[in-house]
Formats: sequence, C-alpha cells, structure tokens
Amino acid sequence: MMQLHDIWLPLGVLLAVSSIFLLRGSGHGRNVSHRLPPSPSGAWPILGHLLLLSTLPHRTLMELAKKYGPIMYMRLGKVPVVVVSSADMLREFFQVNDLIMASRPRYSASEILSFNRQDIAAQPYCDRWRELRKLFAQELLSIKRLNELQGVRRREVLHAVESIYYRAKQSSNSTVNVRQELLEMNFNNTTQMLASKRYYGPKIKSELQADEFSHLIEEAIDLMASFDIGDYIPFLKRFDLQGNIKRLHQTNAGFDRLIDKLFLEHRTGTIDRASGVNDFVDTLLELQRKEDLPDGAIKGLIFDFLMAGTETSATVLEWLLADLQLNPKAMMEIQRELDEKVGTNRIVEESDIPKLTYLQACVKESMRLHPTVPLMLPHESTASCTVAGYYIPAKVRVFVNMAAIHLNPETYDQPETFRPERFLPSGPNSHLEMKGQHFDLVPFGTGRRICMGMNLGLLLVHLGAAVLLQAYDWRLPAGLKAESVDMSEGLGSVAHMKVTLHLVPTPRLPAHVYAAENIEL
Ligand code: HEM
Repeated sequence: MMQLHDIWLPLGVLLAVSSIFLLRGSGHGRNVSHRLPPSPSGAWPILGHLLLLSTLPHRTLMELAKKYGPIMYMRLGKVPVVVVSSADMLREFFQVNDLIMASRPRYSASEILSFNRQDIAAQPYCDRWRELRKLFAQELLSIKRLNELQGVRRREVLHAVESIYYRAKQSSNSTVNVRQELLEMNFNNTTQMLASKRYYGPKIKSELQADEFSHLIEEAIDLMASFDIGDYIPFLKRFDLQGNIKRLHQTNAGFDRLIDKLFLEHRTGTIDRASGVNDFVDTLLELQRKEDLPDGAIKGLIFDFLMAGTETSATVLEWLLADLQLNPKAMMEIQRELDEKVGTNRIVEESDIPKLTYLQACVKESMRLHPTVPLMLPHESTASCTVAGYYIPAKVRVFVNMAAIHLNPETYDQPETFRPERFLPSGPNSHLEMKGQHFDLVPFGTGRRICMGMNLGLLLVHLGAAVLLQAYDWRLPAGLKAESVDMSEGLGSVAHMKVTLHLVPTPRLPAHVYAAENIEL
C-alpha cells in the first residue's frame, strides 16, 4: 500500500514548514456533534499522521490499534482515513454499510497504471464497474471457463516440476530460487490462459519479453505501494518530487506496448493455441466486436489479470514453503496425506484437492499468517454513515488491516504460531472459510469488492502446493538451520518475503512417474 521509504526528502522539507504550526495534542475528533473515531495523537499540520507510518504501514497501524481501538480516524496529508482492525468492525463496514464502502479512491498509481481507471480494481463504484465485473466473472472466470483451462494449468505445473529439476541440476549447490520458480510458473499459467503464450522455460525463446513483462509487473507493484506525496498534499503534485509520475507513465506505456503486441498476434492469427481453447484475449476481442468496449477497458482488464494473477499466488506459495521449513512435521504430514489419498504412481490433479484436508488447512494457516495484500485495496466511502456510534464522513479512505484481524488472540489461540490443526474439522477454527463470509479470515477481502479471482487463486495455490510437495522434498541448503529463514515481509503492495527463499529439492516419486509426464530426471 503506502510506503514512506522514498519520500523522506520531501517530507523533511514539509516537516520544517509545518513544525511552525504544530498542533497541540489531538486525541479524539474535534467535531462534537459528529463524533469521529479515536485518532492517534501526533498529527502535524499539512502532514497529518503521515510521519506515524513506517515502511510497513500495516505493522505500525496494528500497534496503533492496540492503543486507539479497532476503528481509528487519521489524516494523511489532506486525505481523511479510517482504519478498520477487527472482524466486528469489518462486518459493520462491509456488510451493514457495504454499498457506501464499495468505491475506490482516485490516486496517481491507480489512475495512470490502470488505463485511466478503466480496469476493475481501480474503478469507482458505478454501472461500468458492475458491467466489467459481470463480464470478467462470466467470460473469463466462470467455473465452466476454469474447467476448460484445467489442462493448461496442469501442463504448466508439470513444466515447473521439470524446470525445477533442470535448474537444480544446473546450479552448483543445487539450490532453487523458490520465488523465481513460482513466479515463472504462475506467469506462464497466467499468460497461457490470457493469450496462449508461455514466456519462461528451457526451450523457450521469449525470455527477453518475459523479463520485460516481469520488470513491468514489479515496477507496478512497487509503484502501487509507493506513497506519492502529491496524492496527499495536492499542491506538491506538479513537482513530481519522487519521480513517481514519470515512472508510472513509463510503466503504463510498457504495458500498453506489450498488450498491443498481444492484440496484433491475435488479430493476425500468429498465435499457436496448443490448448485448443479460446484464450482471454480472443474472448475480449470477440466481445469488443459485439459491444461497446474501448481498447482502454480491455487493456485495463488484461492489466488486472496480469497483476493479480502472477505475484499473488506465487507469494502465497513462497510463504507456505517457508512455513513448512520451520514446521517440518507439517510438510511430512502433507506428503503422507498425498501418498495416502493420491498414491505415488501418478502426479496429483486438481480433482484430488478436495481430498487433501491437511494441505488445505496448511494453505489457510499460511494465508492467515501472511496476508498477501495486508491492507486490502483502499476503499472510499460514497456517503456519510454511522459505525459503532462514530460518524464516518463521505469521501473517507478506508484501510482494512487484515494483519491485525488475522492475529486476534480472541479468535486464534497463539495467533503468531503456525498451527494448521486449528482449521482441521476437529480444530477450534474449523468453521472459518476464506471466501469473504467469515470476517475473521479475509485474505481475499469481503463485500462487493471482494477479489474477483478468488477461485482461480485458490486453485493455483492448492495445485501448485500439492504438485511441488508431492514431486519433491524441500530442505534448506546445507549448513542452514530453520531459525535462519528470514520471515520478515518485504515492501510492496503484495507482501512477499523480504529475503527470497532458496531451497534444495529432492525428487520423491519413482522415476517412471516423472517419465510418464515426459519429465526427464
Ligand atoms: C491467492 C491469490 C490472490 C489473493 C490473496 C488476492 C487478494 C485480493 C484482495 C485482498 C483484493 C482486494 C479486495 C478489496 O479491496 O475488498 C483483491 C482484489 C481483486 N483481485 Fe485478487 N487476489 C488473488 C488472486 C487474484 C487473481 C488470480 C485474479 C484474477 C485473475 C484477481 C483479481 C482481482 C481483481 C480484479 C480485484 C479487484 C476487485 C474489485 O475492485 O472489484 N485476484 N484480490
């Protein structure tokens, strides 16, 4: 979400100016008839509470919530913000007042990157957003569509199994850069569904284009998190003090160019559709011929799909593999379950996933401990309302602190500990599902703006985890102990591991199983 790592210089200048007007204390909202939620002290004129946020805002906000409660009012520069930090408050905001909270704020990153907010994620709440969501759900992410593309996903995870072996064999100490492998697997998966193209792999020549795409996605993720001072203190916008606006335009231009290339390949029929199924670009171009769908809207949808489809699921899987290094008994239990329910004579398939109860509990536990988008995407209220006796003004930005909700000791015993058993049928949290109806566990958000790709994301995560853990044993490089795994979060709108995980894979299935899938060992 926001990070202050790149704004200390402009903040320093402002700090000097605003210290002249330092507010004396702040306590609660000043409007007595409209009682605002509690507000942390330490707000500065012009800057508001900006200086209270560290490089990991959700962590700082979690500490502040312990003092000021589960609903806080803050001011970031000129922007009024409400922070929601408990399941009960989440219900108030996104069930009771869901309609009011269903919009998105306008800010530079969302505006420039997502083709002038023509995508789904950055659109305000409006008819257009509803139409696009319907289209995305029916044409791209319906169960029928996901089933049609099952073969594509399977081929890609098998390619990953092969590539892991290939890379492990090449590298001198046999370690695998887990994040890179997972990103490549998910990127190929996403681009296959999107445009019938794979970009990574030993026999592929388009690595250069893949690097360009990956670089653009990383830039976009960084820029979305990078706090741009001009969004909060508008008179500074024109100076582009951090150079963000320039980078945003460059990144958008890069996506525009690559997406245009995909359009051209599809329009001229130079795509090799190995799956025999129409891909998303085909579908979108077909729809465009029938309906009023400007290029910008299609590009926005493709941008959302690329952004959401690659890093999120890879990040979940990397955290899971790290959690399992610290909890080897859980890894053994997953593998025991795979051996029992799937056997060792074939590679696990999507249809096996419902049987893998322990694996599912581990995924849930890992997603609870490491929410991929820890402050959700920002929402904006479209009207004023009252929540828990507090006045919530219109046009307030709403941040949901998922990390605080997922670590609530009243819901979760020893909340900081990886304990998948809590989600097993006999466990105390067995009733909690991740699909937005249970406010204690919301890795995909909740309410009208809930993640659109939840089913696909869960499929990619479960399938990836099942195949990788069935095909390989994973251990730390020689000499490293579990305690040495750095479990801190890096910067970015997607909360990946700060230090990339490197592991040593050892094949654990009989050679004929890999051979049957054409994987050379
Ligand atoms: C494990 C993987 C994923 C996680 C953890 C995740 C999480 C999230 C979260 C927390 C939100 C914000 C919800 C809110 O603001 O209320 C979101 C929004 C969204 N996600 Fe995902 N996501 C994942 C995968 C995907 C995939 C695979 C796609 C599409 C292919 C996708 C498409 C979207 C879209 C379009 C939105 C914006 C929805 C809107 O504003 O109406 N996500 N996701």
